[in-house]
Amino acid sequence: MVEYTGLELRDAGFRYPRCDWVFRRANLRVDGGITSILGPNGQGKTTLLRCIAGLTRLSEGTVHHDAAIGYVPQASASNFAYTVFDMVLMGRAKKVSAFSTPGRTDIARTRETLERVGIADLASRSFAELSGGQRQLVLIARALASDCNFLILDEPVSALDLRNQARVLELLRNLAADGMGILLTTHHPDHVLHLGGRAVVMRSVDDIRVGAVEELVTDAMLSELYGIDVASAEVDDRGNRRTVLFTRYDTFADTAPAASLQKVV
Ligand SMILES: Nc1ncnc2c1ncn2[C@@H]1O[C@H](COP(=O)(O)OP(=O)(O)OP(=O)(O)O)[C@@H](O)[C@H]1O
Repeated sequence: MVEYTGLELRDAGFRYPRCDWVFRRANLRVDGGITSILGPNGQGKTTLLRCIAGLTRLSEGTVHHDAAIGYVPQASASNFAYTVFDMVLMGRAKKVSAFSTPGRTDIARTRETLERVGIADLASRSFAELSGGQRQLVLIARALASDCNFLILDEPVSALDLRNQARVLELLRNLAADGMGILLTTHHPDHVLHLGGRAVVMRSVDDIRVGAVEELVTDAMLSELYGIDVASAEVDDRGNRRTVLFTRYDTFADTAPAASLQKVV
């Protein structure tokens, strides 16, 4: 995999025309490994991600990177009549010159990527006829087929069932272990704890914090960020220590972090 030195945002800000700032004075550096972005609905995670990926232009400040980015949007309904195989093959577009057809390497890489993501059995299905979760997996495969060295994913597990969530989290961990940079947004703090690495926490327009997951993603921070009690507990998971999160769904803002939640495991 080709080396890259990282992604860097300096004094970055973005606002949609005639709207308030989504974020301002954002300074962050992502060197490699896994970085997860947390923040409430509408805080600007997708906008920040798109600015970093170069799909949306910052209103102020700069973004620098020397990585080959593969961007995975949130899966949405689609009328594309392409097969899954062709959708993933499209990830090779940058590798195929304008007047030639995909070669053997492109076909082989597409097959290999479908296998790696675990969707080889969907290859001949129409993308438009897939479920949201299946489409999400195809979009991940399409980005991987581009031979990127940095994956940027917008809520990659939001449409997936528990097993497929685990499959994607494992895939991301394996890719990171192979040297791929991973930056994702998520509404699952427990996944962030599982993935480890670094976290970006979008608290307000000009309060974006960056740090190691174990230092930044605490019960108090999560309770404050989402305005609902969140408490973690260490459990013994077949001989390994694992952190699990509890949310008290009937408790909203203005409460202290849930010190009163009892560990029952
Ligand atoms: N095209 C647009 N024009 C104007 N405002 C927009 C546009 N797209 C998004 N916004 C606003 O920008 C803010 C950030 O949106 P964004 O989608 O980045 O948030 P998010 O954190 O990804 O949200 P979610 O978790 O709900 O997906 C929101 O207030 C949203 O209403």
